[in-house]
Amino acid sequence: MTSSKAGIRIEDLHLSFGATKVLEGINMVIEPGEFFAFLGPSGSGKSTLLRAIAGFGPTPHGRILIGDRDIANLPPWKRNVGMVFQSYALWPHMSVRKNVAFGLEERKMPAREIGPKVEAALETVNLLNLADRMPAQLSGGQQQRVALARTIAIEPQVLLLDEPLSNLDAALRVQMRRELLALQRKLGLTTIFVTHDQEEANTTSDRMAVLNKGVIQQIGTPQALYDHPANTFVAGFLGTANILNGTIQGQSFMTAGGQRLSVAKPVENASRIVLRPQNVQLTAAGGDIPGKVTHREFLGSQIRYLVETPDGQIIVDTLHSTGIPPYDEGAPVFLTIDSHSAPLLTD
Ligand SMILES: Nc1ncnc2c1ncn2[C@@H]1O[C@H](COP(=O)(O)OP(=O)(O)OP(=O)(O)O)[C@@H](O)[C@H]1O
Repeated sequence: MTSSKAGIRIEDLHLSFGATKVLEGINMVIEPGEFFAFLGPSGSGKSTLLRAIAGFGPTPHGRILIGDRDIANLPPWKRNVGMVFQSYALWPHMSVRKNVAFGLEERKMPAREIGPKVEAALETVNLLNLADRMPAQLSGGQQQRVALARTIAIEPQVLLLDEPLSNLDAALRVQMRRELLALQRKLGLTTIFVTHDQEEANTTSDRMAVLNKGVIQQIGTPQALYDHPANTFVAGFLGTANILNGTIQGQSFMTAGGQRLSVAKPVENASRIVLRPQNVQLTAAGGDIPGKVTHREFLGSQIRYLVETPDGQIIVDTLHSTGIPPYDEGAPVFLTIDSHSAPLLTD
C-alpha cells in the first residue's frame, strides 16, 4: 500500500473560539514523509491545530497547504487527510473488516476494490487474523490498530494522530509507539502526532513543535530542543532543568548566588543558565558550590537529590549502583557543575 507523499505548510494561522484566541501566528513547514509531533501542556492548542488541519472546528485565518493545495476552506472529506482519535471511534456493531471498509464504501469505491484494500490495510497492521471479530472482542492495542487500518485504507496524503496512545497502559504505549513509527516509516506517510508526553514525542518524531498558550515556542529535532532551548518555557518543559538567574561576565555566567560558571559561548544579555541534573556532580568535599541535601528520591537507574545552595534548590541526578545511596537528607555536599555547553537564555 503506498500513498503519495506531501508536505504541509501553515502560514500565519490564527484561530479563536468566539472571543477567545486559541492559536496565534502559527507558521510551520512539515516535510513530505516526516513524523512531526505537536507537544505542549494541556490547553496549549495542540488538538485545535491538528483539527484545523483536518477541517474540524472554527474556520481559522491563514493558509494551510498540503502539497501545493490550499485546503483551508475545503470540507474535511476533500482534504485527503486521515485522522486517528484518542477514543478510536470504532463502530461497535460492525466487525473489524466492516469498520475498515466503511470509509471506502462512503467514498463510493466499487465493491470489488474494497475487499483487497481492506485486506491490505489489515495486513499492514497485523490484524488480518482478527478481521471478523467485533471491536468489543479486542484489546485496547488491537482496537487502536483497527483505527489505524481504517485510516490508512483510504490512502490519505497525511496522517493526523490525536493522542492515539493515551488510552493504553504504560507498557503497551511503549510497544505501540514503536509499531506506529515502524508503520509510518513503511508507508512513508507525512504524519503529525499530538501528545503531551515528551517521551512519546522524543522517541517517535523527526522534529517537533512545542506549543504554549497557542503560540509555537520552538521547532526542531527533539535533541536540538533539549540541548538548545530557545526560551525558559522550552527549557523547563523538556526534561528536568535547573534554571539559575545571573549575568554574563566575560567568558563566565555569574549566578545571582555568586557562583562563576564558565561557558563556551557567552550570549550577550543572557539572564539565565540551564543546568541539567545529569551535568551536576555531587561530592562530599572539594567541589565548587557548597550545599545541603534536602531530599532524596530513588528513581531506579538514578538517584535524584534536591540540594539547597546559594542559588536556591538544585536538582542533581546520579547513576545508581547497587548499595546504599551515599548522601542522606541533611548531608553537607559540594556541587561541581559542567556548565561549559549549558544553554543560556535571554528571556
Ligand atoms: N469548543 C471549544 N470552545 C471554546 N474553547 C475551546 C473549545 N475547544 C477548545 N477550547 C479551548 O482552546 C484551548 C486549546 O485547547 P486544545 O484542546 O487545543 O488544547 P490541547 O493542547 O490539545 O490540550 P489537551 O492536551 O488537554 O487536549 C483551551 O484553552 C481550550 O479550553
